[in-house]
Amino acid sequence: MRIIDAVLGLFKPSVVTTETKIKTIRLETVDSTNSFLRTYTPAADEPMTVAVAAYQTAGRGQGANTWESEAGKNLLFSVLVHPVMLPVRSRFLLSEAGALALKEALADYVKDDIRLKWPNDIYWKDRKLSGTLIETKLGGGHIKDCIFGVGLNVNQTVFHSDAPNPVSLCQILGHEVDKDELLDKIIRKFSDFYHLLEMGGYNDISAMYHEALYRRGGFHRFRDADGDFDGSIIEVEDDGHLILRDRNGSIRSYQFKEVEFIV
Ligand SMILES: Nc1ncnc2c1ncn2[C@@H]1O[C@H](COP(=O)(O)OP(=O)(O)OP(=O)(O)O)[C@@H](O)[C@H]1O
Ligand SMILES: O=C(O)CCCC[C@@H]1SC[C@@H]2NC(=O)N[C@@H]21
Repeated sequence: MRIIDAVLGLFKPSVVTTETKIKTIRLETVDSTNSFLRTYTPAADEPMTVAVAAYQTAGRGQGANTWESEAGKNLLFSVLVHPVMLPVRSRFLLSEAGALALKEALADYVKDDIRLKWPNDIYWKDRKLSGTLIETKLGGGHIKDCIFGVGLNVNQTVFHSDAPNPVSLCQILGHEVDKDELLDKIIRKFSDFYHLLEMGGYNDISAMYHEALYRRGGFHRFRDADGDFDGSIIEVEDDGHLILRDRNGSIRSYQFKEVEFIV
């Protein structure tokens, strides 16, 4: 039994909604699936919208990064949800839930070595299998919209950008993978974890995320604005801060992009 099934089973069956109405929009070519959903207006009874593209002309990564993906080879998709129930200060839980959904779906393909690299990359060993770009829109003190955009390397076997350590499922497994089947599994897991979030399972999600963290336990090399240092991960706070302890015992707290893992 998967962890998410066990955790959902702890909640009363009456509050576990099994089916979410999910609209899927399939696009051949688009600038970016995240940008597409930013201007999309969902129907009133559409809690979750998925936009998936075969090719992006301007796929966006974290910050100024771009995302490399050969046409038709990989999964490029974004999920739009409206998590008004989640306190704004805890919004990183969405990121954790999405990363866990990816990890659980990938477990059907790769048995070991899939970890979640803070904040939300998926790593296989020391290589990057997937990157996520999350964009949220606040309104009236709530998270009105959250776009969870995923680039997952599936069947690409040669990478041409300056990406330092890409890897695809095909490279790991030695054979191609059916992208539609994989997307279906991911969206189902995403929906499960989203329900857990709706039910207030914050501690469970946080615990599962910490358990799955890349470089969890022990000292590892990091780099911040002051240089390289050895650090040990203490925790990731619900607002997304990464808390490290250095060899002197000092606690260091970082927002996205303020610290880098030396891989
Ligand atoms: N298909 C791909 N697979 C893996 N990495 C890719 C791919 N396409 C682009 N990259 C790029 O690889 C680079 C490294 O990714 P990473 O997220 O580690 O960024 P970073 O800004 O160097 O550091 P950080 O770890 O702090 O986020 C980024 O520029 C990322 O956009
Ligand atoms: O830099 C990263 O690691 C994040 C990469 C996110 C790429 C995905 S591809 C689908 C979605 N649309 C985009 O433009 N970006 C995300």
